[in-house]
Amino acid sequence: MTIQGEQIIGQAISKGGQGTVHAIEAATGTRMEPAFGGADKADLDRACALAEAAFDAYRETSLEARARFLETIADEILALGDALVERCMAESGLPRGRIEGERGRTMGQLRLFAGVLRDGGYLDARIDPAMPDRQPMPRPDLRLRNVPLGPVAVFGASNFPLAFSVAGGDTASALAAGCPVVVKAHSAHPGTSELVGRAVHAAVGKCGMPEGTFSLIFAAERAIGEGLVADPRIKAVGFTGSRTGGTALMRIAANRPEPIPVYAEMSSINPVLLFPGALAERGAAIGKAFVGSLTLGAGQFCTNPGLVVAIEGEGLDAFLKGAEEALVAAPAAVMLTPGICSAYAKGVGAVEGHASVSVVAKGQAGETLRGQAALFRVSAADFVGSAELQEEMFGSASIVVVCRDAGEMTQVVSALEGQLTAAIHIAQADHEAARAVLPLLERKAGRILVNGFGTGVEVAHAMVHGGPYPSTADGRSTSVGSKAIERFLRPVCYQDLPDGLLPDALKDANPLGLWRRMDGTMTAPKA
Ligand SMILES: NC(=O)C1=CN([C@@H]2O[C@H](COP(=O)(O)OP(=O)(O)OC[C@H]3O[C@@H](n4cnc5c(N)ncnc54)[C@H](OP(=O)(O)O)[C@@H]3O)[C@@H](O)[C@H]2O)C=CC1
Ligand SMILES: O=C(O)CCC(=O)C(=O)O
Repeated sequence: MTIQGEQIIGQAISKGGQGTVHAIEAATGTRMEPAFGGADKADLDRACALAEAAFDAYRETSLEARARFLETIADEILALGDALVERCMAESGLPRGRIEGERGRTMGQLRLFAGVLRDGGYLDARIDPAMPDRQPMPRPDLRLRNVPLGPVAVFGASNFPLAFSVAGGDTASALAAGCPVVVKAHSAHPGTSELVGRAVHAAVGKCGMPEGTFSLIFAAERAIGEGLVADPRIKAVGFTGSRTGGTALMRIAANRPEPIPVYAEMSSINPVLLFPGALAERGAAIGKAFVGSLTLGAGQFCTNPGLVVAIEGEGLDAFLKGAEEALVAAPAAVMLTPGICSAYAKGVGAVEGHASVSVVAKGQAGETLRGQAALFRVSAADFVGSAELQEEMFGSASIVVVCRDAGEMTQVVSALEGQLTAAIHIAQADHEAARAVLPLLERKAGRILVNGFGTGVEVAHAMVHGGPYPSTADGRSTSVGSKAIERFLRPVCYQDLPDGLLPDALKDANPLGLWRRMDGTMTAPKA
């Protein structure tokens, strides 16, 4: 399949006429062909109108039909073959192994949601049967199920050109919920976006889904993405990117006559707390493993360990030595875009120039468009007094905050903003101290992990990839794992509806064979 620079609006594939978007080869900074036509207001209007028109038919497709649709998207992505892998590598600068792994994860996410649909538990079917004789008042018959919100706008992430992009987690969970999707492609990987968009388009056709179930537009100007969020037919937004971008979209959504939820995943520095027992046992080894996580993917993960908090002493010295030895050998790595590379250099420069900060070690310097890894240290008192040291340096850079005692560690964690992850490194001797800090970590982070690092998010049922603001716009949700579907649902209660008017999920005969909460008790379907 060749890349034509074309957008997909329902069934129609055409070149947008409002400006152009070009991919930049990440490793060289060279402009890549072809030019992608930017959508104009009429294109945006048509994509939203089609999504709205498709909504009622799409959400009424059976669970099995939608599951097969998601699986067909996965198959179509795989069928793109090496052309997808090579274009994605060129646009992102990420190596083949990573891109192939990410493609597998993307297909796995789609298949996970197919399973969620076949299970049907996400509908949360509940039935409180009528109690006509209840005193002093009879109880009506009450039944609840979740319904989809409506058309969803998705802004893919630059750092996950497959798993968090056109057919990534936001799209998969929205489509599973029964929401048509309009994707605004990320300008960093338009060719990858078109290829994956064509795969989804093919699946829509093969599975007989309504036109408007999926559209993909390129935007040469911000007004198009802003207009997408403002469009009254859009009912929710999924976004992964910068805090500036995410909060701009949140403001637009909040100022609409009908405000809508924006599920934006933004900045996080993912504190790693090193406890004394663990440091005494294996400080150097933790330092080495930490650098492995810090430099993974040129540090371009929202789960990157951007902050280490520990008490001074020999154990911390061993950690720092282990980290230094690993870091100085770390090669400079190609970054996703020239803009991300220069933002990283600027962020590192600002931290390095901070009066109270000193350099622990730096990775190898590289050519232009490559990020150089860096590790800094600062005292707890200076860190707590400097809001700018908490800002995400999106790349392989981190700060070690040196504390005098456990009280200072707690002060540092208390001063942090909301985070996607918090990691603790402990030995048996640290369990009591760890227990004491867990309630604080629960207030700060969406995922707490022990003796590991947050990079490498498992796509699973119990995963939370979310967290209090500003790590995400809404800490009640996750963008990874099966619970991600809940972002695009809302409950509806049906009171005293005759059986014939009820949705299948709530009919007395239980034709979908669902587990349902009957009068408060989870009840298996009759065999
Ligand atoms: N924590 C995290 O998960 C991540 C953080 N980042 C941070 O973001 C920085 C920039 O990376 P990037 O991926 O480009 O993130 P951005 O937030 O700049 O862009 C993400 C997407 O949102 C769009 N967008 C951004 N702002 C607006 C706006 N005001 N109106 C309409 N659309 C908008 C972009 O459009 P367009 O394509 O036109 O630019 C793009 O499609 C990085 O240096 C890093 O600091 C990046 C990725 C992940
Ligand atoms: O590692 C992951 O799977 C998620 C990371 C992420 O969301 C990000 O880096 O933007």
